[in-house]
Amino acid sequence: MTAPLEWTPDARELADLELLLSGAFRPLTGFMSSADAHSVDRSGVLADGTRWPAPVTLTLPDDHPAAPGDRVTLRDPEGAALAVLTVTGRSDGFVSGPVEGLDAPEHGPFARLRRTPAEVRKELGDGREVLAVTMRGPLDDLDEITATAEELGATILLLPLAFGEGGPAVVRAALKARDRLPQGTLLTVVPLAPREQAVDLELRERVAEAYGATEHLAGPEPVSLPGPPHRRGLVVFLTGLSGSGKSTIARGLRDALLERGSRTVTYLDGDVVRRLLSAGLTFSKEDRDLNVRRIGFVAAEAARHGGLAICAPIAPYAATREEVRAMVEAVGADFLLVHVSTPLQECERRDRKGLYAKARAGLIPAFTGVSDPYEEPEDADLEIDTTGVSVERAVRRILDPLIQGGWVR
Ligand SMILES: Nc1ncnc2c1ncn2[C@@H]1O[C@H](COP(=O)(O)OS(=O)(=O)O)[C@@H](OP(=O)(O)O)[C@H]1O
Ligand SMILES: Nc1ncnc2c1ncn2[C@@H]1O[C@H](COP(=O)(O)OP(=O)(O)O)[C@@H](O)[C@H]1O
Repeated sequence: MTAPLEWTPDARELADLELLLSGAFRPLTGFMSSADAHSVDRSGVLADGTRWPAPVTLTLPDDHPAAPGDRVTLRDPEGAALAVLTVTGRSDGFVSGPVEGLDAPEHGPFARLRRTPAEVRKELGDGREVLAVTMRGPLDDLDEITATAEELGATILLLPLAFGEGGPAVVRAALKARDRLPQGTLLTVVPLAPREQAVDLELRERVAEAYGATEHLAGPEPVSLPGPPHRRGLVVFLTGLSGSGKSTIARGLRDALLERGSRTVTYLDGDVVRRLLSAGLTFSKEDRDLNVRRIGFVAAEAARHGGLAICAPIAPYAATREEVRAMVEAVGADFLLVHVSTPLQECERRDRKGLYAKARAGLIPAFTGVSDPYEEPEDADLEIDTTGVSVERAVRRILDPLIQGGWVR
């Protein structure tokens, strides 16, 4: 018997899945084919001519075995089975097909405030004028909303579009607004991930209609207040060959930061990571990628709460480093990629642990720089070649811009 097929979509895809299942994306009942997605992108209509503003797609890696006719269980990151996708097609990295919801218990902040369009429409009753207000941030003019609703003789329906880190704050703003709007104002949380502006607006309108809106008002765009750099999370990620100086610089930076005392510091030492977090992993491409992702995950968790994390793995693959950057930026933190670019020749001359000699002798297979690849970063924020440079100077090359940029006081 073959293993049951399953997949964990990313946060945006899961948000779309919830809207597909609730009927908020009607007439859509599943993830789009690449033909539909391209057609929507090009001309705002599905391949069959139905108007629809935005692609709603699910990406599946090429090595996932799902094929047309298969049923794939879609799970959330904690493993709860949310839905089953019946595959109708795969192309351009997308998997398409209708989705059926499973009875997964709802959780997450303000889950109790999520209702389906059908439930909301039932509560609103037939033939009523409904002014839906979609919001991604606080509403700045409640009087105007009240006046518009009075003019239309409409019930107000607040639709906080809660997605990602800022989601709960939008719901709190909507609850506050409801207290100051006319009695009978309804509120339901909609997990609609933002799109590019014009598309976002049209999609908001379509979703509002599904909830029974006869008129739609888009709340103001949220003013993004990321907070001052010294309170923002930061990940300093050093990458480079073995012996290039990553750990030495990372430790020097950690010590300098602790001496200044203005920030909490998490140092993910490479050896400690390999001994604990990544114990048992090898140096195959898959295991290196997993190791680097794990490091990125922990660093992003520290940064999510405003911490400063320093990590220093070889991290030889560009795509995996990019994934880590995205993970960190997704929690609202900054990411500084430092390429410790000390050339192989100098690393090999140092050969502190005698590993290069062993690698050359064929005793260590797949050794980075000798018999395994290192993809030079093209997106490094800083580059440091430590050849003939003191450790203090190398540390200052990172510390100075951190101070100048306001990350460190
Ligand atoms: N095959 C092979 N290739 C490269 N490095 C090897 C290998 N085998 C063992 N080592 C030792 O492991 C250290 C690198 O581990 P990392 O976790 O940083 O590597 S990776 O990011 O997962 O590629 C690296 O330590 P550093 O010298 O601190 O970089 C090596 O000492
Ligand atoms: N400017 C410098 N910065 C960092 N390391 C340096 C520098 N100059 C010489 N070194 C030496 O290079 C070696 C780097 O080793 P290490 O920090 O363990 O590298 P990696 O963590 O990249 O494998 C150490 O022996 C260190 O003393």
